[in-house]
Amino acid sequence: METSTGPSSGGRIAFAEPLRMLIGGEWVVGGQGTIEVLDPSSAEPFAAIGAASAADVDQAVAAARAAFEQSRWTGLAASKRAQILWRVAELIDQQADELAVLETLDNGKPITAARNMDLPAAAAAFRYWAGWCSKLDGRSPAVDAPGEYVSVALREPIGVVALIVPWNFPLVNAAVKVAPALAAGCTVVLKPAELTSLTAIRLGQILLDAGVPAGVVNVVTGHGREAGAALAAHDDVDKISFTGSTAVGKDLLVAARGNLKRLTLELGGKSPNFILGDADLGKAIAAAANGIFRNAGQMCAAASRLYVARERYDEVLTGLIAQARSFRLGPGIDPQTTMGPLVSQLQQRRVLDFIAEAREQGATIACGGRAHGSVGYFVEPTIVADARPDSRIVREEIFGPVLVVTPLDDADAIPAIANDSIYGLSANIWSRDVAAAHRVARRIRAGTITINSGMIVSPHLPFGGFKQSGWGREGGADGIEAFTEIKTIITALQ
Ligand SMILES: NC(=O)C1=CN([C@@H]2O[C@H](COP(=O)(O)OP(=O)(O)OC[C@H]3O[C@@H](n4cnc5c(N)ncnc54)[C@H](OP(=O)(O)O)[C@@H]3O)[C@@H](O)[C@H]2O)C=CC1
Ligand SMILES: CCCCCC/C=C/C(=O)O
Repeated sequence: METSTGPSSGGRIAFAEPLRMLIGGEWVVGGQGTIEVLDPSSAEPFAAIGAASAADVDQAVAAARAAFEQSRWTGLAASKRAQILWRVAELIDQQADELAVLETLDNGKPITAARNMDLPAAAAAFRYWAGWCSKLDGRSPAVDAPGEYVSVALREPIGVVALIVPWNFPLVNAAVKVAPALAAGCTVVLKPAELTSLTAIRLGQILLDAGVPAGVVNVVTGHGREAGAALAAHDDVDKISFTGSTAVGKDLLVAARGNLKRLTLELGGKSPNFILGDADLGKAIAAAANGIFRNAGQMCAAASRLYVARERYDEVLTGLIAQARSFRLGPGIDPQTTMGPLVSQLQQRRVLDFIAEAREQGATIACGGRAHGSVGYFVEPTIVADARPDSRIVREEIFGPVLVVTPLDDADAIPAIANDSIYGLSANIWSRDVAAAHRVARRIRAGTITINSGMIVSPHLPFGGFKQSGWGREGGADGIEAFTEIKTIITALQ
């Protein structure tokens, strides 16, 4: 496999040639040339990937279709498939050091985060869904004619699925889609983000090594607007599972129309975090900082709007500024780094533009607010106060280390404030009155709400959005059922 020329030593990497994509069990070059891969901490190229053409996408879908129709995967016993998925997790664990280096160089995130959070999370996804291979039961619903019929509602794999993933948690986002798709018996074409394809390519090799038959998982790399769009519109794809921007999510509705393919969409957010007057401030402040500054804020469920009971506002703001200033910015590959660069110059520009606009509109930049250093795509951890409620910085997803803090005068207004958004992905509430917080949570239109905890994302739990944060859920039973169809068979007993 092409990545065998991977990390050499000291976190440095030298790839001898562009990395290939996986189609039908073969490593092939893309028909659209290659794309340079930059280290976002230095803007230096360190690898190249193939760019798939529409013809490559056709081949990948054909390979997945052939594998599906020939039952190359579902023909294996459920216990065997479970064993293979468990083996994938073991191989991820065994290769975790090298995978973490790839993820860090590709995405920019701190190596400690890649090694201690992303890698274990990716392995955990395969372990969790390994157990589901043998547990996708159907039902035997009663027909309204006693004794005359027996009916079974079988749960079958949906078929060929396109998994399109973003650059913020490249391997984790691939794992939380590939693992349930395989556990459900589907075959797969995985399209990673062009900025961060390296761990998805390596995952392709791990899947083969673990025993996933050729053609069951295909990995096509390349440009979203070409390879991604061709895959999304392909008439032989039965379902798209997508994580990314709400704008592209809306494009996929159109792409899916031709053959009415099923869609799961994990999209953007502008998640509110409420710290009430009786909250444990130590915990709440630490979690608020983590909720927006982890992964440099490039998280769909980033807690980017913070509302603090007015009587605790100054104390919380002071604590948050201290937390923001404690981050050590630098190349992710340095183990001392606690915040890496943003993924690209475009993302850095987008984030700095939000801050500049807020400043022009009279908001106070309580800390940060600038690019960091002259090399790479760093943005300082930033806290914005006094922002206008109708300003873009309060209403739109930023996807960077930028927190907007607002005093809260009336706890009864929490549901209205939380729901005053096109998004509905997540929310957090901090209060010692857990019963009241629970009642408030019931009135917030969001997919995940935590009380006295930062955000928890786990393969065990349903995760997804209300409103323009998406369609459907990943995780738990809901996540795997999204890769299945129900088939009812009725047999007359006379
Ligand atoms: N909810 C989330 O987790 C994420 C949200 N975002 C939001 O999106 C903003 C922009 O980021 P961006 O990288 O542009 O996110 P996109 O939504 O463009 O990218 C997500 C994935 O979709 C692919 N893609 C892009 N266009 C198409 C298309 N027409 N058809 C099929 N696939 C496509 C991308 O490929 P390629 O990368 O090759 O273009 C990538 O694999 C961020 O600032 C953030 O607000 C971004 C990432 C994750
Ligand atoms: C099984 C749970 C789905 C996890 C999705 C995690 C993605 C987070 C993000 O993109 O920010």
